[in-house]
Amino acid sequence: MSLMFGKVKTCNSTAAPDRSPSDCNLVLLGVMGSGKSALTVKFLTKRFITEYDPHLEDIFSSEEIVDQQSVTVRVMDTCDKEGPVNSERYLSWASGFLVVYSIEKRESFEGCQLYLQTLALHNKTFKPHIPILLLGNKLDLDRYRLVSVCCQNNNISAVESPSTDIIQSRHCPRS
Ligand SMILES: Nc1nc2c(ncn2[C@@H]2O[C@H](COP(=O)(O)OP(=O)(O)OP(=O)(O)O)[C@@H](O)[C@H]2O)c(=O)[nH]1
Repeated sequence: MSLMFGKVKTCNSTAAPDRSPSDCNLVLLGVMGSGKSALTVKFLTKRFITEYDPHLEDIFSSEEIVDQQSVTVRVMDTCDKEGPVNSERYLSWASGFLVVYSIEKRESFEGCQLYLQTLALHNKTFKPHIPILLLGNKLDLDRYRLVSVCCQNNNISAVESPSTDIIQSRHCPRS
């Protein structure tokens, strides 16, 4: 994703330093068009902006204050054309995963299943505590909704949000 606005620090995963306790590496996954880049831009700029190239994969870094501590948050905005291929590039790097779908596209939700299976297998095999959040995006398009609220499975936390607005998340309890 190349940005045409704002000041954003980028880095790549191979050059990223080892994680310290104050680092958080987030990976956004999901089918094309689910809104990963828009969410990344909203996180970085606190605004919904459409002027970016959504077809480039990159890592963006931002200093955030969490629980009164400074945290370096790195966000990898992936761009997989064919589901979770070459997942090695982010599996060992991540400290958390956001699997994104669009609530008005059923195939976008169905496309999450392969990612969730890949992550579940990885967590089971290597790192059982890496959090996974299933995120239903484009909540502003609720009137066109094709995926039910809390249409979720396993022990995945789920939340819904529009990229277009300040977060108005609808939290779903763990199933
Ligand atoms: N209405 C609405 N549109 C959104 C929202 N989030 C993203 N979009 C639009 O959905 C389209 C796809 O968004 P992207 O952020 O490019 O999706 P992506 O998942 O990064 O797509 P790829 O980079 O191709 O994998 C764009 O036209 C965005 O402007 C949202 O919350 N509401």
